[in-house]
Amino acid sequence: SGEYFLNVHFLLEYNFVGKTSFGMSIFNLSNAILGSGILGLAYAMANTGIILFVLLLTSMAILSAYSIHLLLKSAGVVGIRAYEQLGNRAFGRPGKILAACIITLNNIGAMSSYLFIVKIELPHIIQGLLPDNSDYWFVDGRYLIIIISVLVILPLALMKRLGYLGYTSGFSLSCMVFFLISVIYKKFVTECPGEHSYNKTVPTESIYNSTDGMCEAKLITINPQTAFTIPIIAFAFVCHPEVLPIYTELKNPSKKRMQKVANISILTMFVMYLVTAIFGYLTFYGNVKSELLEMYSKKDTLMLCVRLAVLIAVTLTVPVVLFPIRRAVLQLLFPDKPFHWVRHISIAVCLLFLVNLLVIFVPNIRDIFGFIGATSAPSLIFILPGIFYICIVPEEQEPLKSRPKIQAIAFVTLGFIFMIMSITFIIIEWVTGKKTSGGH
Ligand SMILES: NC(=O)CC[C@H](N)C(=O)O
Repeated sequence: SGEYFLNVHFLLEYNFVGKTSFGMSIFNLSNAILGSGILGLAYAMANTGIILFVLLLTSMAILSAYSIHLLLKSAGVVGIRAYEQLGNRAFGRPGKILAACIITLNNIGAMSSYLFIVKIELPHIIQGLLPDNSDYWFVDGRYLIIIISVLVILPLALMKRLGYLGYTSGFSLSCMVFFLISVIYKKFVTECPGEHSYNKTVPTESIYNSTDGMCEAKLITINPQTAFTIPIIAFAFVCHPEVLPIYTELKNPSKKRMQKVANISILTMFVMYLVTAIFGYLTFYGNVKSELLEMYSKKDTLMLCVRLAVLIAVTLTVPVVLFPIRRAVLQLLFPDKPFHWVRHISIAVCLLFLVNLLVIFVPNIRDIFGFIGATSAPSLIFILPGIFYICIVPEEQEPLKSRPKIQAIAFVTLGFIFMIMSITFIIIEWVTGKKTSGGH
């Protein structure tokens, strides 16, 4: 009867006519791509050098567009409108559960990275507004995220539908443009922080970071932190669970039209990412931290506004990212049960509690980017779309030995290589990095 229910559901949904224009869909998808990932890109560039970074960013953008092609083609065969349903179509219930779990993991990671920005930046904002530099309890980020979670995020997460979603996406996109312009401007008025501390003894973070050369642009460089580059870039391009819903909403939908939406969005974000990374890197060079905003002066009014803008955008995005997790959890634990407020509320409370706990104990946003970028991002971008494509497009249409399928197999393999490589390197970096920094 579950299957029958699903079919009726599908038939009803087939009458659904998308109403979103081409331009608006580009806007929505760009918003799905753009997030906290942009703050880590300058750090990634500092640890690869300009040339290697540009190569990696370009490759990831192209592969990300190809992945959307695979998703659209699989969805086109049967008219599917959600990532999890593709899993269901390919492998039945286990496939659906797998997809739901990976999306849950990914979105918990995204939520953590957003709250992490609040933890780091809100104290700076408050301190910027205070006349003195004293350490009040309310400039402690750990307390602040709990307060923000309870007072702002939880009420929004309790709404039945996120009606304000359309407004915030416009707002967060404009915040990021403001951020981008400020990063470019700051490059020309900021001196590299290492420039005057040459003679002081600066405690170096690792044996590879010598103070000299900290203020020059490197074209290619490799160090232990290079391990985080591919995960950070992959994290920044994740938008794949959003692609099919946006496709369903598109006016006059066709695969070609949606691919165009995807290509334009990815290209735009690619340019934004590249400009942020280059100008952020050329401001602070080797000193840049994994959260770019942290580098800027704490007493500067322009940067105070940028911080505030990014902070509001990020805070309003947390409930948006929470909704798909709750949907996945509800589908896994309580399938076929009707809406109930107790479930709706308790899942949100538990998720927020978990994410707060995570963010309080994680020392560095790099570790969130790294972990999510090494596990769920390659799964969502490479492995699942490739496998779904191979399973869903029938053998009669495209035999396993045809070119598109072989390409898809290669794509999945690449995803596994990225995943295993990133996980290994990151574990090595975590273990040895702890050792060299005295294990705190
Ligand atoms: N893992 C994600 O969902 C990442 C979302 C988005 N690409 C970002 O940069 O924040």
